[in-house]
Amino acid sequence: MQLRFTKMQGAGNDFVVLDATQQPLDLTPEQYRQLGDRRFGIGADQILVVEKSRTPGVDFRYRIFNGGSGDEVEQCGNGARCFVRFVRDRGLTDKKVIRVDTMNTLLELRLQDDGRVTVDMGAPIFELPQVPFDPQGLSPRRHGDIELWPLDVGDGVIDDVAVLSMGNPHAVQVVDSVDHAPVEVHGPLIEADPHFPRKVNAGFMQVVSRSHIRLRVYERGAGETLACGTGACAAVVAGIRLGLLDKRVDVDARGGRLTIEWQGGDSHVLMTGPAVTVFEGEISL
Ligand SMILES: N[C@H](CCC[C@H](N)C(=O)O)C(=O)O
Repeated sequence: MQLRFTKMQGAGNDFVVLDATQQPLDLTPEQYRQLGDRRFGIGADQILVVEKSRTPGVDFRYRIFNGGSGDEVEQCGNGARCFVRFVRDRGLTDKKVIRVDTMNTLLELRLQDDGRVTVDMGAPIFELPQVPFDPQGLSPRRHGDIELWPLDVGDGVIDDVAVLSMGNPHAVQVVDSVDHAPVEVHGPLIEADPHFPRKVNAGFMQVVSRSHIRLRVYERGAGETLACGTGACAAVVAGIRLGLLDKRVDVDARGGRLTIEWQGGDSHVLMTGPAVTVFEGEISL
């Protein structure tokens, strides 16, 4: 099969974007892994499939597949911004405010005049069964108005993580320095921790000031990425609830800057950042 694709990136988190608005795409997890493979395929952290929505009043549906595992997942923040750039640049819509269905939520996306995209990522979810997180055998430590859960990462080391969902699961911890955080070692251990029945994205946050953090994320099904949009949202929400951050925070990931705003409670998290088309091409699958 000949497949046309668009390669995009948002703060270095990179994507293969496929247009399935004219005819459905039915690829296998192995084919998604091949598209994501940086040697045998195109190479991407995630593959985004854009479809027309069947929901009245909603413009599109977009599906997200992790490039490493080929698994379909619930949410992708950086991908949402690239999705807006994609549908606008291909002339699939001329709207500046676009409503899109994902696996488990409805997102409202806004293209700013400066070319950046603001995404309403919905409200964070703290109910443990909805993350999902099974705390069996663990006793949390209360800190601020949040509980931190002690995860055993081997060699007698415990990582205290905040657990929440942005539609997808996140375990966020505060570190002194992201440059020296054991992301490559602790990341995969946290990702596969048995208390997360659907695995988890592992965030490592360094607080620079009350309005500025540095962040590295070891992503579920993709490994460490240069940026993680939902991870940035989860880290800022956790930092605010820990009493460490104000309501508007610049998040410096290794691939670029995202700006996250959250007013607390059940208000929605807003994320603003770049979305860039890198190249277009065709691949034989
Ligand atoms: N690896 C994530 C999906 C992509 C999230 C990330 N790329 C973002 O920008 O939010 C997961 O399995 O939940």
